[in-house]
Amino acid sequence: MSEMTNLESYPPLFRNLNGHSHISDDHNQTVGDSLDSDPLPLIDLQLPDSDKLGAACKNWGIFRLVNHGIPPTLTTQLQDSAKRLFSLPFESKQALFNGPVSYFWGTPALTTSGTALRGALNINWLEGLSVFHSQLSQVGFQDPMINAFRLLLEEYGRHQVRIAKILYGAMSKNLNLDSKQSQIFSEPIGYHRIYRYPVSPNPNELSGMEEHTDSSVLTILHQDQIGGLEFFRDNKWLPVKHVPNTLIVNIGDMMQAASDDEYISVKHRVRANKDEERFSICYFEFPADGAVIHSSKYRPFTYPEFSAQVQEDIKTVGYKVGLPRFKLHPNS
Ligand SMILES: O=C(O)CCC(=O)C(=O)O
Ligand SMILES: [Fe+2]
Repeated sequence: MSEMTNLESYPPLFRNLNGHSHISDDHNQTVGDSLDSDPLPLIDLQLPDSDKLGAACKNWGIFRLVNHGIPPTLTTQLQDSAKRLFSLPFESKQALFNGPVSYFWGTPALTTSGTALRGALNINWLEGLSVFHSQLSQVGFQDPMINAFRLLLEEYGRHQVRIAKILYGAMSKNLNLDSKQSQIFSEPIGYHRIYRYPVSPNPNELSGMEEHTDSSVLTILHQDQIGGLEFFRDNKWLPVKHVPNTLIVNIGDMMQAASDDEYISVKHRVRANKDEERFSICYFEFPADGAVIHSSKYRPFTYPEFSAQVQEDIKTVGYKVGLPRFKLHPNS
């Protein structure tokens, strides 16, 4: 473990690094950890080819994006700025981030007010800062360190909006979406989550973040050199490598439904690291509140309805059931 670990900044539950696991071992080993080649399909944002993009979304549900146009210095500055905020004492983070930018730990599932939802089965080995993209321009922070973070995230977010628009154009061409189905792309709601995955005590620890699909239309993420993101394909967990200056895009549940299950909302998870903290910067696009998701496979629903069902299931069943709750023919 790094001697630099600043335990005071960790949530109390994460401070005991003496090697006991609170989560039962997962027997699903990751394959290909030693593979040099990166198996993910590559999509070039400067030459978006809708057929190639469509094939990646149908067969994989996840791809690597190159030539995305985000200056590497912006990403580095944003990550450094987030690192400084995460290294503040735990109690300060709780006190400072209770407005539009909120601090959470232990679970990525949030209530509608932005606080961490308790009641999920597992504790995930993570801390996060989250904020809606549209709110970034409306808040000013007294603290220069937080304000610098806000400005960097706002600029980074403008790039994410640009990237998502280009991808949507290519996807709707590939899927031949009609105007009803395309509603999910109009005025999407952007949401940022920046994570720190603290050093974990258990070398076999899998649950930095437990396996899940995203509820978004799509998700764009940057992971640092620690790696750890994994996705499920052909009954195997495969690692997503860190490749500098590239982004990872995955399809979310809303897109899977709108595409009549042609695109895959890919299952993924994050492996915690026993030696070093891991950072990731994630951007999610959700349909506008009033947008109805039309699909031949699911009954019409809105994102708020979906999200309310997910929250209910996490509280009562202990996990997200997701799209199957909305299926027209449950066994199909
Ligand atoms: O941290 C990551 O790389 C992935 C996070 C993630 O899957 C999520 O927030 O839904
Ligand atoms: Fe995710």
